[in-house]
Amino acid sequence: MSTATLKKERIEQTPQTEQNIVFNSKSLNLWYGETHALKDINLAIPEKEITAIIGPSGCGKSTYLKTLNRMVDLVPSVKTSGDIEYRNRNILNKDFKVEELRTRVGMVFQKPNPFPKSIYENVAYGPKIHGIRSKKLLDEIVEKSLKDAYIWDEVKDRLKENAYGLSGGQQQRLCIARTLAIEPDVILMDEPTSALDPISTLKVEELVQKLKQDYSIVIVTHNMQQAARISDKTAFFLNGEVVEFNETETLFSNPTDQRTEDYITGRFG
Ligand SMILES: Nc1ncnc2c1ncn2[C@@H]1O[C@H](COP(=O)(O)OP(=O)(O)OP(=O)(O)O)[C@@H](O)[C@H]1O
Repeated sequence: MSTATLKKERIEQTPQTEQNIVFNSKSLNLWYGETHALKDINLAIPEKEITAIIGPSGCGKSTYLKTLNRMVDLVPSVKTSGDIEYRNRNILNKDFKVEELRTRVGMVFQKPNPFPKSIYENVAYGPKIHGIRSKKLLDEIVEKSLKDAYIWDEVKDRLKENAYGLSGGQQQRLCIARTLAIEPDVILMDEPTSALDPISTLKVEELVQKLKQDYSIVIVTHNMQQAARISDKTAFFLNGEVVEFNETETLFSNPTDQRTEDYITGRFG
């Protein structure tokens, strides 16, 4: 056997490098009082990809998202079991500092929720809380974040104006800029375009696709076309369970579970 053949064989036998996982949920269960909202969720969210969460109303999509940054802690009746590993550390462990998680995991909500402050202050707020005082550095962060969120050109001459004066679509991109300003590792998005018009929706979708070069993104959406257009992987939730999790293209073109097929073809939900 020639050296070239041996070398080729060795390359072919070399296992592909495993994809890095940011969040790994293992046997995750969540209850709101008596309501069992998440049931035995096993889901690995890959790094620097867009993972879409789809499913009918009340199936646990938002709950799952809010578990990833422990926002569900705010609901007194919540109980969980199982693990969620964030970069190999269990965030459900009581010793895990939630403040640390919040600096690594940003969130964008359904309704744009800028602070009642200037455009500049909305973006500078997070870095200031994290102790950045230098005006020059803050200026740089604000400019970079607004540029990365594709809104700089629209606001650069009105940074001192109140953010409430922006359109809904602009406010949502400002909220994304606010999230980017703290340089998160992961961005969670809960139906970020559902309150926006089609043009703003397209802008946010383009932005999300660009952001995956640098960030890992988990997006909850009711819009299946959106999931199909922008995500790499899709998880279909139903009644608190993950029915199917696969490459988006496969899930939409060749689902393995009848319930997924029924949902994506509009038979329910
Ligand atoms: N704060 C809460 N207290 C009690 N029950 C809750 C709470 N939040 C959600 N639930 C319940 O948990 C289940 C999952 O709700 P969740 O909001 O996660 O679903 P969803 O898939 O995001 O729905 P939608 O698409 O309508 O936003 C539902 O039965 C809901 O009623």
